[in-house]
Amino acid sequence: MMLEVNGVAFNYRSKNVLNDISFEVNCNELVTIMGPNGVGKTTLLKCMNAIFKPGAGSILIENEDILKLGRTEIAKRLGYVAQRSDSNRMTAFDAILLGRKPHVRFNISEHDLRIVNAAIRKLGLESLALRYINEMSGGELQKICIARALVQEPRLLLLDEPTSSLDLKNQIEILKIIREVVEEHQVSAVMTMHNLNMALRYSDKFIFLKDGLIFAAGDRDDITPEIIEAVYGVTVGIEHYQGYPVVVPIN
Ligand SMILES: Nc1ncnc2c1ncn2[C@@H]1O[C@H](COP(=O)(O)OP(=O)(O)OP(=O)(O)O)[C@@H](O)[C@H]1O
Repeated sequence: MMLEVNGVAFNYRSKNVLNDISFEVNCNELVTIMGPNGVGKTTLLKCMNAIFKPGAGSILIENEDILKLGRTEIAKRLGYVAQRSDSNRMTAFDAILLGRKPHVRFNISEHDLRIVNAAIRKLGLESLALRYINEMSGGELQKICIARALVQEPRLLLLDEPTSSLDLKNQIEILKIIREVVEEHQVSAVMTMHNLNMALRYSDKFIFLKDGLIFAAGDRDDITPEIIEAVYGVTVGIEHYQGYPVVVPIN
């Protein structure tokens, strides 16, 4: 088991956000957490990354309690792409190279540089590599952040709305890359996403949060209009296209 989330609860001071959240992620699985704005998706990812300490419950990564691991050990196992990231004045190349930090002992090696260059090629960032990240568009920066997480060579990727600033072509490209990494590198990924149809097309499993709880979870075949309606408060139908469910709003 790559990840086990057991009975996690979280409060911001007096504000209760998450309650009794439990789920598992297997190796080579891409899981998407969905639910309305403000339901607690980002908060849950931050608990999974040990940025926040849950008020109750535990999170195990490869059977080890994440809160017992040091920061470097966490960074070796877990790559996190935040929804918003501050961008200092550094080149894209340097920003991506920073992802190697947990692995670098004394000096940056040829091996580190090869991995960084491979990620730059994989994400098509060659023309941006020497530009400053504080002068980039939201979508360009999002790709840089994904490249930085990939060069960490984590076992588990956590991605908070990885396609939110991307145009359709880049959304498809990024989701294909995430799928490819998950399938070929013995990696698992958990992401949050608002675009239901993109999530249904590219993920293996889905978790729907509502009112601080898991309202529904399952694979593509488990998604029903009733779930979407209950979670988002809208009326929808589900059609199928080439084997994939497509959520269609109804007036
Ligand atoms: N630092 C904080 N202090 C207090 N409350 C917070 C803090 N961060 C988030 N919240 C609140 O906790 C709730 C969950 O926020 P979170 O960002 O996890 O939601 P989300 O599901 O990721 O939302 P979105 O889809 O809009 O990104 C929201 O009501 C939010 O206002």
